Amino acid sequence: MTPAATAPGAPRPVTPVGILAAALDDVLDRAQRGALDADGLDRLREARDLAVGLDPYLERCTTPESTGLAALARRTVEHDWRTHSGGTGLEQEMLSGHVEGQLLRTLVHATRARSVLEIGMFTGYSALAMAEAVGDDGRVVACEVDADVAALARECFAGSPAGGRIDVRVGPAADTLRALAGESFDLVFVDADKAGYADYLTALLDGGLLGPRGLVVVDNTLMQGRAYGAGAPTANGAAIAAFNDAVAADPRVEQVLVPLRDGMTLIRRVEEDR
Ligand SMILES: C[S@@+](CC[C@H](N)C(=O)[O-])C[C@H]1O[C@@H](n2cnc3c(N)ncnc32)[C@H](O)[C@@H]1O
Repeated sequence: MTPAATAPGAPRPVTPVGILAAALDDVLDRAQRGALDADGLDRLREARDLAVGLDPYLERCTTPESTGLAALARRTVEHDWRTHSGGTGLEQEMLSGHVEGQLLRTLVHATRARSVLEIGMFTGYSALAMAEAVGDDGRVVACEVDADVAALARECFAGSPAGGRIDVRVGPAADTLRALAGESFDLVFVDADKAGYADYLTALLDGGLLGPRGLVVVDNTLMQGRAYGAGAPTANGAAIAAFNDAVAADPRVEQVLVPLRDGMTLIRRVEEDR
């Protein structure tokens, strides 16, 4: 065991990530002392199993996705992203997917959101997931800068009963948000360029786009661990770290960072409590 884990009063790790961290800490300590024995290898296997098993277990315990969402996900995987739009850096890994999509659906239901705004649509998985939850009288306005990926999403929406509830706006999201002035949304999902997150939140909170008791859901707020200094620094990691700090210091809001997938922060105005 590591010195930290055996110290008197040290909390015992009781979550998968906590146990994983303690096991890796222990194995690293043994390796650095040149004492990586069979017991150390067992702990390494335990760490591997904890990490490898987590996502499949989340998938298995989450309500299955609709046939429309499954078809959209398949289409996204089959698309040749290397040649897409002459190579814009879009890739299949951008798709949020089953578990995150189900969380968004649940949030739409729980907040009874009828008007939803998405900033960063890609092939439309999260837009369609939320559209399926808004009900017949609901709508999703989805912003996307890449015209080709927007066309692909529209094709997918056409094959789904809820696709008609999605209003795709092609262009830089900042322009679309300006054009939407005067409208308000019950739930906003932010999932576009990370350097733009701070301005998007300002437009939502100060520009009136977030309706009364509205909820903002921001994706990738762990940014592959770069947000809290794990791994080599990256521009996106720095942008997300600055965004997270600004949200934490903003007295107008209350927020929670949920460590699902690459991190999702849920933000709401506290002024409305008064
Ligand atoms: C991570 S993907 C979105 C994934 C999508 N929400 C999903 O669940 O599948 C980010 C998308 O934001 C788009 N994007 C990047 N910068 C943008 C901008 N300034 N305005 C609008 N869309 C932007 C990208 O083209 C990309 O399709």
